Amino acid sequence: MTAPGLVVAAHGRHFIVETPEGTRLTCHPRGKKSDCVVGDRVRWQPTGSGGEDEGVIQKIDPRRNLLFRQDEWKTKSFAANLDRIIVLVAGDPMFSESQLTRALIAAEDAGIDVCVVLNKADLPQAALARERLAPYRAMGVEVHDCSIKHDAEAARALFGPLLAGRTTLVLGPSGTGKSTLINLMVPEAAAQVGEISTALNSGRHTTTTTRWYWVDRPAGTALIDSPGFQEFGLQQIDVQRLPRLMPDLRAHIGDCRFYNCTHRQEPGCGVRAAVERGDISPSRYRIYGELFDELSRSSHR
Ligand SMILES: Nc1nc2c(ncn2[C@@H]2O[C@H](COP(=O)(O)OP(=O)(O)OP(=O)(O)O)[C@@H](O)[C@H]2O)c(=O)[nH]1
Ligand SMILES: [Zn+2]
Repeated sequence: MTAPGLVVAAHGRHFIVETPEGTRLTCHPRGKKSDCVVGDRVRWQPTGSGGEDEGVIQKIDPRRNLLFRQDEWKTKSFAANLDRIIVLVAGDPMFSESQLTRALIAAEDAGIDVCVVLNKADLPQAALARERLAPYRAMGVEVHDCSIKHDAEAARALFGPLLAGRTTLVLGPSGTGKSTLINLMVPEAAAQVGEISTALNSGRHTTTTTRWYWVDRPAGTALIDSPGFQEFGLQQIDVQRLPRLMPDLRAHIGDCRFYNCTHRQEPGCGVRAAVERGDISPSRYRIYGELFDELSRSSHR
């Protein structure tokens, strides 16, 4: 007999599974493979010897979606069964447009709703960050502003409805305010972290583990915090599909003379014409070129 559960933390081959009653236990995957991720709905069984608080994951329920990144050597999953991704950025440290673009492409490819929140709006550097986000707003990405630390009330008013009733993954570079956000929105955040760290025996709280936090368990509101934003490989994406995963480029690919235009040097390219007119930002086109090279290199290996 197996019981249902939700994976709320993953650390190597150790997982924490939460039962529908809210009890948490450490589980290990059956066999050698450990392909469970946070957000997975699983079927588990108590281990014979380990007592009540240990189990074996027998089966993973089919996933609605999976956000992952892939470099040349390995695939790393962020989380599964997401309703939304929030990319949290700031002007200090200034976010990288390349990382932001990679996150948006991965979300688009996985079919997951995504929005961008600019934190630390109180800092003078926010002005430049806002300017760098203008092309993203223009292409239809939802972009919000906040100051989680200095205007907690407004931040609560923003994140409350954004998160309500959903499973949201928060991604963002280090130092942007992810922990500050969790402390704002998650009741007893420290306790939830401590409980998980003890169970996983991982000691430190930061950056090594993906964690699920209940913002409001009865309402089904949850936040997932995940490391790994820095090295966002997109090797899973076929280079031909790349322009279609970038909404500002996608809007112009119908204007290209050649159906298989790469939008790099072909004559009669609608994308390049849009760049020249200023309808596509130069930085987005530059990032497209960099990703194009990166993904073409790998497919010729
Ligand atoms: N000025 C300003 N500082 C903020 C704001 N929100 C968070 N900070 C500060 O930014 C720093 C980093 O915040 P964290 O919440 O630790 O950032 P993080 O994204 O969790 O960083 P990692 O743990 O390294 O991934 C802290 O010193 C916060 O106090 C804000 O709205 N404005
Ligand atoms: Zn073209």
